[in-house]
Amino acid sequence: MTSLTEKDKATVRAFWDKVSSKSEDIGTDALARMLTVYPQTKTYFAHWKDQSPNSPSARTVSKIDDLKAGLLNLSELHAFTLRVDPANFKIISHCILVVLAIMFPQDFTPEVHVSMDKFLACLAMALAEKYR
Ligand code: HEM
Repeated sequence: MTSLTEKDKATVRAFWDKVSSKSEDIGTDALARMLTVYPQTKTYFAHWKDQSPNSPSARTVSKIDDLKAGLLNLSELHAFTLRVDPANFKIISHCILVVLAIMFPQDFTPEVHVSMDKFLACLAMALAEKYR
């Protein structure tokens, strides 16, 4: 299981401080890429007229110290109400990394890449908590 070191958390927080003012753009672009590159994910959003929501991850970075507790309700929503296949969490995590690399080429160092990748993997695990 991936776990975040204190250094990872500090790296994610510092990076997020720099980029979070753009969280809506990040979320919108990541979602748009997911729907374009992995069109099977469109089925979950079929009821949307406007497919441009706020960034999901933007609302969750503040809960980095206790992902499972902070995200239990969201996990329940995705598992039971929306019935999102948890394989899709890897897909959206990848799309978020791609967007961050494009939008913030200077700040998205290999070190940031590693820590953000671990953070997103932990986020996906926390979101999948209610599936079992
Ligand atoms: C990083 C992973 C993800 C996070 C943090 C996340 C977070 C969220 C949040 C905060 C909401 C709004 C909940 C509310 O309105 O109370 C939401 C809704 C939703 N999520 Fe996710 N999500 C993630 C991944 C996914 C994936 C991979 C899918 C499907 C491919 C998905 C499908 C949905 C759908 C269908 C909704 C309901 C949208 C609506 O009807 O307004 N989510 N998610």
